[in-house]
Amino acid sequence: MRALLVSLAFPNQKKEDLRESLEELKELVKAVDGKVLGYVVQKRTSPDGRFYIGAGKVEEIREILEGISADTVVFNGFLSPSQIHHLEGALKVKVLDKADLVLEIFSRRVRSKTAKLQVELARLELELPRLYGKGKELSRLGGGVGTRGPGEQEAEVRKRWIKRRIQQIKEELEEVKRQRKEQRKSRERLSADKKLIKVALVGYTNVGKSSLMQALTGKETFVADMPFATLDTKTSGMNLSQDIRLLITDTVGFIRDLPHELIESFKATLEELQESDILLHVVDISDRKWLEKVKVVKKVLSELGVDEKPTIYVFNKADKVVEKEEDTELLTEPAFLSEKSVVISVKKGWGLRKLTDVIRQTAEELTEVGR
Ligand SMILES: Nc1nc2c(ncn2[C@@H]2O[C@H](COP(=O)(O)OP(=O)(O)OP(=O)(O)O)[C@@H](O)[C@H]2O)c(=O)[nH]1
Ligand SMILES: [Mg+2]
Repeated sequence: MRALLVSLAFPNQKKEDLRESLEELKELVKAVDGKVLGYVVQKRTSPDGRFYIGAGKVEEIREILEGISADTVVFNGFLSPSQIHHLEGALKVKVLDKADLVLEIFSRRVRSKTAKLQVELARLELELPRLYGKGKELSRLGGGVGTRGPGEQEAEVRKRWIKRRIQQIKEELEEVKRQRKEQRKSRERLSADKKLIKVALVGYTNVGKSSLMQALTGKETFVADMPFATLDTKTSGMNLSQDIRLLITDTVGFIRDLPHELIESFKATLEELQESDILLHVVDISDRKWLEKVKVVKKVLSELGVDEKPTIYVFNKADKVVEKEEDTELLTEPAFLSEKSVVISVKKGWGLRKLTDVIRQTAEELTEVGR
């Protein structure tokens, strides 16, 4: 894929934010082995209904595309089915938006059957509305007035198939949900002598959630410097004290404007969040934009209805901002976070003891309240 990136710049948007979001988009393109050939930015107060960008800009992009022989245009946002339809018609190359990219990454990475089903579901739900209106042009060329041409028929068959498949997947996912519930129950029965506390790791993508999970439980997990390394939730146990056992769950990392279809389809994966007692919100403290990312994560958590859970903020990657463990004390936690927080470095092993102390304290508070 040789891609040209296209973004709108809104009047109230800071230059810095635009640059960051384009960088993020570039990372997503790279994650599907694409090459970014350049950027086009248009200042607008709101997206155009027909083309997302202005009609004049479409023409300009068409010329650029010819010059650089790009085969794909990636839009820094979420387009409506009809905008994609009009853009592909005008530009004569593949048009992708952020939802397409994220789903493509997801479908390349997922391993478990459940996650595969969820990704397939999200893709089909994205494709279905895009099929409306498709094939009409083809039909107009072939058939006469009132008859259905071959293109339209094809789209109709595909639509029907998708609807059936969506139904099928939903049923399979329901079954998975039921099985998971059973598994959770039997896990709880197994350790009846201990109080079980469920801890979920949440946070922006690439902040070090899986690394922390590995450090805490000693179990190998997939860690990588790329967006969405983790797509399947994993749970492992860890004894916190004589009578408290932790069940730690690693989750999918978030990005800004996660498409809603995706949140929907990943709800089964994120169900563990709903069931958890404590959230560890992992933050990359070396990232200049960490605060903004914290806000993005909080927004998704509130959409999932879990933002009221006891939360411990874990500021990771301290080794990238200070040289010695003692210096982490200089990193005073932001006052706005009334909740608990700990500065750590999984890489250097800093602060892990303190973190388990804070988790223990929080767990004890919970079990006392529950008593
Ligand atoms: N310097 C430094 N790097 C770290 C630290 N913790 C994790 N990393 C690196 O950060 C990258 C991302 O780590 P992961 O554990 O995969 O992050 P994640 O949050 O699980 O990411 P996703 O699953 O993609 O959401 C990897 O390259 C890690 O080696 C740390 O304390 N210091
Ligand atoms: Mg991970």
